[in-house]
Amino acid sequence: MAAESFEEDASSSVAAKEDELVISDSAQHPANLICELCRKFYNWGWVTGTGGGTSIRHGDHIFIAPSGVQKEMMQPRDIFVMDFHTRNYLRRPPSLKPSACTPLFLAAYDQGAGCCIHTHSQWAVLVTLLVERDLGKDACFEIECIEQIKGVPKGKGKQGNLGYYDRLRIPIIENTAHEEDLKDTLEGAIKKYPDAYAVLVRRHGIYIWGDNVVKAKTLCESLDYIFQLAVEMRKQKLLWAKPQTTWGKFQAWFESTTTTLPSGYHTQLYP
Ligand SMILES: CSC[C@@H](O)[C@@H](O)C(=O)COP(=O)(O)O
Ligand SMILES: [Zn+2]
Repeated sequence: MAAESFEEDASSSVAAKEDELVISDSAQHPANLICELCRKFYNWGWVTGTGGGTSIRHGDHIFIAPSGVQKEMMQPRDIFVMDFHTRNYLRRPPSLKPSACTPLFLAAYDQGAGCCIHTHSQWAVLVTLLVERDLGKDACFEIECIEQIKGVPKGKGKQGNLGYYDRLRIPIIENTAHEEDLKDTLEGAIKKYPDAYAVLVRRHGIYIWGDNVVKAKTLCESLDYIFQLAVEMRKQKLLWAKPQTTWGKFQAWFESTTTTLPSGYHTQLYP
């Protein structure tokens, strides 16, 4: 066999092997799922104009979408595959670059996530602006007593979801000119809020992760619902949560104890 044709054969068999990482009849294969999810996310306004994206970890393989492409038009062959341990690419589609969100996705996988979703949802962006205007740059988004909060997990290593009376807190970090430069502040926010499965990025969007695809997707839906509601609540001058002053904390504690007190006692003390 001529040397040239041997090299051609070898490189086409490498390409075929790499394709096996993303080509599958199963709708549940990560490469198929990323494309399917991004089509839904586009329809929900989460990955408009090439922004946003989704990544899935399956065993030792991390599946990542390409950069700067219409996320709703992606095909499984466009997907990059990285080894979780070495962080080397096992598959790089020619003439495409991996998503600029990759370092942020990896930060979520270092937390034990199985899926990470990045959206440019307008509700998420608006919430970051309202928090900055009304509570300052260092504040996080806080809300309580909304049924959909029950769709949010309590935190890493904790069983179950938040309850109706629990306060949901989502940290907010400042945007940077380049997506990859968000990594350090995102990791800082995760350290400061170890229960958070999501970090808002001011004037940009949100990163959300979960143990698996279903958990990440349903959390993304719950949070987007809550953000939209929060924006509408603010228009109606409704509070997201009770003020956390010492007095506010005392009142909250007192209210939680009034059921055991004689009727009228509460109103006599605090008319
Ligand atoms: C509209 S461009 C948005 C990008 O700069 C970025 O914020 C983003 O979310 C997507 O990055 P990408 O590299 O295309 O996966
Ligand atoms: Zn983005």
